[in-house]
Amino acid sequence: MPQATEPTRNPDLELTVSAPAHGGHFIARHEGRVVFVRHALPGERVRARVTEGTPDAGFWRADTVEVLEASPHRVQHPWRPADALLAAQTGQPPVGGAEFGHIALDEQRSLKAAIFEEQLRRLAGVERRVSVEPADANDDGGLGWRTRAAFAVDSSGRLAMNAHRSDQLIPVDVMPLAVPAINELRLWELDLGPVSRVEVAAPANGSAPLVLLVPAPGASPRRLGAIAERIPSPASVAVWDPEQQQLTRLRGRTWVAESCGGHEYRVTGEGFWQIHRAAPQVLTQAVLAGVKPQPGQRVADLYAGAGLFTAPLAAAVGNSGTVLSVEGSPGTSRDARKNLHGMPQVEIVQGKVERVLHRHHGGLDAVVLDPPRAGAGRKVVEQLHNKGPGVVGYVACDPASFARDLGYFLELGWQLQDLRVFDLYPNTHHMESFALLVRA
Ligand SMILES: C[S@@+](CC[C@H](N)C(=O)[O-])C[C@H]1O[C@@H](n2cnc3c(N)ncnc32)[C@H](O)[C@@H]1O
Repeated sequence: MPQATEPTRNPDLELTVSAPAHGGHFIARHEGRVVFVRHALPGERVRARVTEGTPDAGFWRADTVEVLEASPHRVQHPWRPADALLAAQTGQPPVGGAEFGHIALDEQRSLKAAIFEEQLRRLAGVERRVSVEPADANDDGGLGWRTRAAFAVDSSGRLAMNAHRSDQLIPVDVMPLAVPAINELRLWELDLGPVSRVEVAAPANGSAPLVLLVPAPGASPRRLGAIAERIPSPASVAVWDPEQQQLTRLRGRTWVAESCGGHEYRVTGEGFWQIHRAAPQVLTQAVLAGVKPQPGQRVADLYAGAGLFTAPLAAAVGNSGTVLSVEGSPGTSRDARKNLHGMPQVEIVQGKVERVLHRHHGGLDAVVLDPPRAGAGRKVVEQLHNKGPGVVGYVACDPASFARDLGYFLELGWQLQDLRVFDLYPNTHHMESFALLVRA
């Protein structure tokens, strides 16, 4: 998308905002053209600054800088650097990552439900009412839930985050969406000069956090070591070089110890683990209650990560059953192998799901899949169909790719038996879902 040219002539527009759109925007029109406005609410009249919009573009993007007529659902944003209205006063864009913070939590869930319903209608041809469930009863205003946080470092060595769809870095300190263990590290007090990115994982079970320092070009081991010394114990500290895929321990361990439902998991480096502190439990319970794995069954856990669902599936099918657990990332798959080594009914396979299913001979009784944001795609859906399972439990973090894949299942004669949507990313536009599909 080319950078805005129009804003220099006409920086601000007065817009009447209508429906929510997938991706954290709201729809408005200006002289017939669609404008995707952030930090607004349906029914509001706002002044918005165009952030992307060439004169010949089909649509523009804009950030709200002033509310002229407010929605009753508008609230004070809980995080200053992400508050678009405050940021506009300083001439800065807001940081990304809390783009629904100006919306009352109940209304965030209503909007997410409407967005999910629209994706189902448009991409799967399914008319269905959706309600979005809170992650847990103690939602604490949608704060303090992120057990993972990634930060940039600005040119002065300060902890920072990116503005939405931008290289612009904005210094940050306390991140209210993160669990207290992340903020207690007070990373914003450090001179992070030799570092380009910092990634933090702080398990919900209270075990030691892990801080990953991604070095800036030319960073010396001595300066990286000096940063590690200033990070409070008992956090582990490691250097992660994504180019070389190399993880070097500076202090403590190179992994965190997660737990869920009586199972223990190690997750190394930047390996995948569900972000919301309650997500592992919420999703595992949804998967088990929906798929109902039985002793002796042949089950697959696809896009399995470190084995969050594999372990309880294996416990349910027992020694007379089998679980094929497929994960693409070599590091995370090594974790899965360690995490599940005591369960002989589990076969851990590292590789892309589409290739592993192509090679795999034999049928399946039930499948759980939890693909990344892009979804599974038509080929994987067809491969699964041909394996003969009676049920598929589909965990999804993107309603659009899920709805597209659901359409493929429906074309093959499957039925959507149950659908649950969870608010596992409060104060952002993201959501997580679990769908139970049954063969007709
Ligand atoms: C959303 S995560 C789910 C992990 C796990 N189910 C959990 O809840 O912890 C998706 C996982 O799929 C892996 N992945 C992405 N594309 C893949 C592919 N084509 N084949 C296999 N694994 C893939 C990623 O490395 C990531 O671990």
